[in-house]
Amino acid sequence: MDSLVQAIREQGVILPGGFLKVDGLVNHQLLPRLTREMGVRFAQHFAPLRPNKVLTIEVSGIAPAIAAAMELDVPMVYARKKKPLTMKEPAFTASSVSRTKGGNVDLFISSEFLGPDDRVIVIDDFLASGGTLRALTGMIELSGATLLGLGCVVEKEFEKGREHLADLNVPIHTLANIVRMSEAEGIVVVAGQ
Ligand SMILES: O=P(O)(O)OC[C@H]1O[C@H](OP(=O)(O)OP(=O)(O)O)[C@H](O)[C@@H]1O
Ligand SMILES: O=c1[nH]c(=O)c2nc[nH]c2[nH]1
Repeated sequence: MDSLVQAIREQGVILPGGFLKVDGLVNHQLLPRLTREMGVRFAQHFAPLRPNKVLTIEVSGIAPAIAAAMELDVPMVYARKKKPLTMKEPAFTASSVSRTKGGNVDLFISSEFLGPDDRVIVIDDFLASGGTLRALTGMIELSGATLLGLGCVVEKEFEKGREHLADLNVPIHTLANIVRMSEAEGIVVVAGQ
């Protein structure tokens, strides 16, 4: 997605520890036109698989996921990181590591909104190690739903998440790919795959 690649080149900041800051377009401020285009791109890619649900995780996955769900005209469900008292039991749970805040987080999805009739694509903001997507796909498996594909806005190829998730045997589609980044070279970013 050329507009996203361009925005990352203009606004991306390399942080210590191999982190990329894109708060101005993905993780704090959101740009409606850019976000809408993300949704269109995901929808174009995954529509042939006929998903009936988009799944993501709060908080930064919600914007690209709802953009994709609007294009596909299907519901979007987000895994919650704290179980609210409104959540109907049984709930599917998994544990993942918050990359930007540190520590383990428990994830919850109610069986009210995910079950055997669902054909699901998962959308998130970052694909790094793949740990978060692994946790989400574990919950899809628990629910009996069918996983059709995975989509992320930014892939950090050098963290090898795509390889770590290869055993799932589903298409992985990303919109921008960070090949590498360093103070010397800057952010080497190309269109996703
Ligand atoms: O592929 P991984 O190594 O799992 O990294 C990707 C995950 O890391 C971030 O989550 P985080 O909880 O840090 O941030 P958020 O609350 O902004 O979604 C990001 O939103 C992805 O969900
Ligand atoms: O804002 C972010 N920048 C990153 O580099 C990253 N990796 C995983 N999750 C991330 N979030």
